[in-house]
Amino acid sequence: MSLYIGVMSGTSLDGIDIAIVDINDNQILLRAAETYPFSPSLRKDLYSLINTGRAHLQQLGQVDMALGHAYSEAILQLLAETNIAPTDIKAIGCHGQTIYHAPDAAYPFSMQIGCASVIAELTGITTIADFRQRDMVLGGQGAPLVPAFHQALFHNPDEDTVIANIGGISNITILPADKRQPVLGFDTGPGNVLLDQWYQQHHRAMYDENGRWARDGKVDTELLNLLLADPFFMQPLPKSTGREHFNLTWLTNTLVAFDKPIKAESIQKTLLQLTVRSIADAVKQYAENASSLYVCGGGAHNEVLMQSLRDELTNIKVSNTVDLGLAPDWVEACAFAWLGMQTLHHQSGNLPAVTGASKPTILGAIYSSSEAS
Ligand SMILES: Nc1ncnc2c1ncn2[C@@H]1O[C@H](COP(=O)(O)OP(=O)(O)OP(=O)(O)O)[C@@H](O)[C@H]1O
Ligand SMILES: CC(=O)N[C@H]1[C@@H]2OC[C@@H](O2)[C@@H](O)[C@@H]1O[C@H](C)C(=O)O
Repeated sequence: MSLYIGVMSGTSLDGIDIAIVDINDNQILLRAAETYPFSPSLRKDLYSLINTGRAHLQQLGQVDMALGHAYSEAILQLLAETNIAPTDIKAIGCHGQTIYHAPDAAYPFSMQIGCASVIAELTGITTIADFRQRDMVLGGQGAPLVPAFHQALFHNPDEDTVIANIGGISNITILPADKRQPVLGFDTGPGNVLLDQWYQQHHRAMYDENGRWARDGKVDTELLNLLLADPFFMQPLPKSTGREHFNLTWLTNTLVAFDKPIKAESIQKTLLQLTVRSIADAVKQYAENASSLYVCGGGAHNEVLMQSLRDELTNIKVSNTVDLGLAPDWVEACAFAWLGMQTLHHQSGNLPAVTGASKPTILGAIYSSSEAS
């Protein structure tokens, strides 16, 4: 038995995903998984950090620690509920919360918070965190990192396979059947982030369940083309993005430039189509031989979005990662359990062909659980 824990809180800011997995020879068995919502005050603090990109240093320090505590509580709760002892866990791979991702800065950096010292101390489990920076020091984007995990688990020698994660931001991984061909992976642009933000402007709920509101709207092709004219969509690989770029301000500026009357639900439908088109266009451009696309992340639950994706990609079978043996909600948390394991075993976790780094490297820092002698 090789039990690891993966912790993911992503760009949607919907909560903390925890997965307890048994990993053996690139086989992964999901033992337990749960999403723990952020407390309203922590959520508010994270939103404020992310949306403004500004903070007093004292506030940043406090939120970093508070999130470390929230992660620890969630981990300990899931362990208690499943009757698994912390001593049975080899390590925790914790992604942290991205509060700023700047691959194009003079000194590129990606900042994830959620203090790993707190997690290692409170759980007594060795914790690996800060996964992105080593890749960036080597000239990489530091993202996406899940493609190495997708390759280890989902490679199919009989067909080119595409995995699309539709979280807050969307990213795809292209796994050629021929293992001598490089794996490709990159962010395609917004996933649910704009859909959620626009929805929240008009409703009291966090997201448009099953795309019901979007279904009432109509895609406005002119607005869609304006949204698709953003240079990110044309940018060559490697590329990654985040809420620093695709956010409510970006949407508002585009709507001001559009300057035509349009129903709110039609904006929602057009944003949904933006997510669909940016993924479908990327698949057509970079994975012309692929026969299957498996979706993971919360977008897999949006029926309208999934149907639109099928309508755009008529030559490809579009389903979700349940068909590969892993439910869409847990793929990222499992990936960070796997990436933590890689680091613990002194194995690399980045794919230079994906991130653009000059070489593979061991990712992250290890916060050991061992008692001082
Ligand atoms: N039933 C549903 N109908 C429509 N949308 C849904 C549904 N369930 C989840 N979602 C969407 O999925 C989002 C959460 O997705 P997920 O947990 O994959 O994001 P994340 O991990 O935060 O993002 P990222 O992968 O960018 O880090 C929600 O904010 C919501 O927009
Ligand atoms: C900087 C950052 O947090 N990037 C996330 C984000 O969410 C989706 C997409 O953008 C992806 O590039 C990445 O997450 C996944 C887990 C990754 O690194 O593969």
